[in-house]
Amino acid sequence: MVENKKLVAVRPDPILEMQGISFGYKRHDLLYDVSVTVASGEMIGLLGPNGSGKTTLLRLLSGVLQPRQGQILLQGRTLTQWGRRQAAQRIAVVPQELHMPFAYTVEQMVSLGRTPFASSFFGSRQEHDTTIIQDAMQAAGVSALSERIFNELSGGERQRVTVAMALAQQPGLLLLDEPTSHLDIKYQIELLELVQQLNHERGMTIIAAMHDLNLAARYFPRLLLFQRGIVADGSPAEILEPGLLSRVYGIQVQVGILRGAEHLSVLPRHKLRKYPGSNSIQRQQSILSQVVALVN
Ligand SMILES: Nc1ncnc2c1ncn2[C@@H]1O[C@H](COP(=O)(O)OP(=O)(O)OP(=O)(O)O)[C@@H](O)[C@H]1O
Repeated sequence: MVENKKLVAVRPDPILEMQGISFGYKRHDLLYDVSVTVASGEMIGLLGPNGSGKTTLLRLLSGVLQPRQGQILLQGRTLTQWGRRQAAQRIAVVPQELHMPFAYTVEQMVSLGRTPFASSFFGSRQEHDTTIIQDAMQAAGVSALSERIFNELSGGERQRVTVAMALAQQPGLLLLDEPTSHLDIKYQIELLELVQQLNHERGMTIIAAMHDLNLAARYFPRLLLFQRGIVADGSPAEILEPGLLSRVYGIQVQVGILRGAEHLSVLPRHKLRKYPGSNSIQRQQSILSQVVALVN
């Protein structure tokens, strides 16, 4: 007999478990008793004001920093239990800035992404590695720059090379620290579409610190909001709530869905009241007039 059971979406095993982690650089805790479980294949945006601890959390997740209390499990084992090399085969990090003291070309930089898989430190590159490196450069849109010196590139070009390096690592978990900060609007969209594609097609788990609330709403189904630890964890509709954003960022915002859009947009309200009539304000007002279906 077939039971008439309600279908329940199966949650895959967690890739990452933060269990009661606390951390501070000095005496005071910056993060206190943070517990978050990340299922394999999730795409999560970390939001919060400057200095709220987003980069610090990413550093804890990648093992650069150790929690003062609690533990972080990657597929059920701590990073120490995995060991550096095994952990690096599973986690890749795209930092805000990457300083390279040598005159490496872009291709040499991206090749560094294969280091955790080399049979020895000076291990020769296999054909298989070359294909992965070429694919990573193509996916990040930096193939045309392959012979250029990394340090001579623009901030946006360097950011995309850093993404290519991470892709060459073929990680299960990709951590990105403000990946769009140096990119123009076209490359912001291209990069986030690429990350979304890696998430959808390869099942890569993504955690990214984001400042742009509108891009976060558009690309990340789950958001964690920080202010001295995590204050909210939920969908964009739950997190991008005017009262909550005003409390955390200290600014009044209007949240709504622009005509024809499928995601929420967040617009600051503050200066509209202060300086009526200026051109930039008139522009903002005309944008606001397009906001329909206001949430609040
Ligand atoms: N190495 C360090 N030593 C001491 N304090 C630090 C160190 N790194 C960061 N901090 C402090 O910890 C706090 C959190 O910094 P963090 O970089 O994690 O914040 P964030 O949310 O990523 O900020 P932003 O949005 O500005 O990048 C800040 O007050 C910062 O000054």
